[in-house]
Amino acid sequence: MESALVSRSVGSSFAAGAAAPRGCLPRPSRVATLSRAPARPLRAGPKDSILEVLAQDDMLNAAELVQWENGKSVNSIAASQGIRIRRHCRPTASLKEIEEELGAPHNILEKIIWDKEIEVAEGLAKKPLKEVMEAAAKAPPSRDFYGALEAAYKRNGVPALIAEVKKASPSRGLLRENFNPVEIAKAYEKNGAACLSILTDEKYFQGSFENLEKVRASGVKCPLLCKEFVIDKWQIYNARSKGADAVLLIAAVLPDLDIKYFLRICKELGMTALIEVHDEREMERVLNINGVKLIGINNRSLETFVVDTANTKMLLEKHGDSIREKGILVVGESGLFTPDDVAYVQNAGVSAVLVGESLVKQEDPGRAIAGLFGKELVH
Ligand SMILES: O=P(O)(O)OC[C@@H](O)[C@@H](O)c1c[nH]c2ccccc12
Repeated sequence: MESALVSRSVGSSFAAGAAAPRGCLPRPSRVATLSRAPARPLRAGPKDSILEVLAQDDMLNAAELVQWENGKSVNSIAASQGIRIRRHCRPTASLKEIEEELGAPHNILEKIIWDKEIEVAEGLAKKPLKEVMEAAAKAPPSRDFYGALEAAYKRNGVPALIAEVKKASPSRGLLRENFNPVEIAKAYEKNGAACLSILTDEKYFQGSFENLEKVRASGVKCPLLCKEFVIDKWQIYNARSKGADAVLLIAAVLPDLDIKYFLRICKELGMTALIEVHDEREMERVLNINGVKLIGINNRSLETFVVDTANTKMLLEKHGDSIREKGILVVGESGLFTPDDVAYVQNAGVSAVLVGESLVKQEDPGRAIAGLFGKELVH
């Protein structure tokens, strides 16, 4: 049986306040109570049973239980899948206390995730899961992100464009002084973008959920990707409630069971999950997960910031056959600046591209699209 890692998601396990013991194991006292009296009888059948259980809205306690029974720390389970990013699982501890236990973060991605753990716990404290779930249920229906990419690729004969509304990034700093997210979004749509990606991380990318809401309310019709560092299901419901049609799930951060669980939640919400990989191991893991329809190959390492478009080619040379067999659509992500770059990743086998910097840095980000593709895109 696989280990349920979902409970390491801070909001779910440790929101009550007390610090979790080392290695992200659930608190023993809490689990002892649970094992005597689970919140609800586990109704799932033997096959896929953990996922069945987790999919029940109030079964977070069961996830804690599963992890406890497994007896492993979530970080050791993640490491066994080749994941280098560790979690601190101590949303109420100070950074100093966290660093005393784990040392300094190993890289920028780990730092972002450590901050995100605290941010999500705070969000959850302000707006409980039940509330974001209700808000998500009331949101206008989601749009078909995957379908929009597929149709645009067929229509234009070049990879469908996911154009990113991106103000800044840790690797490039401020990309655009005069940043109006709605104006940029409208210009992208007018010039043939199939979908839009809206950065919502504030601390590192100067994005916001307000930007997502504003774009959604502006009359833009393109499906919207919420570009976030998702570590907890709360964030997915929250994204849906603010108008997102798709979320990003980063394989360098999320163990398999989290990806499976989050995929299921996306399905229930009618959302597309874009699963991002950067290396061979992540690609192999993701290809072994049922229900994956959209894989993004990031040419930029989120750990070192090194960008290399040959990464897309290399991974597709190795895995293109099984990707095609499974009918998975691939998005080439990051570092694309010229028609040659786009042709290169198209020849490697991508059907869509995700582009931020090279569009957003130009005076007119809409006009920049024709420059990037070497031709006008049509809707
Ligand atoms: O600005 P670029 O190099 O065109 O990249 C866009 C997009 O791929 C990048 O923003 C991105 C890809 N995956 C991410 C994960 C988190 C934050 C950002 C990203």
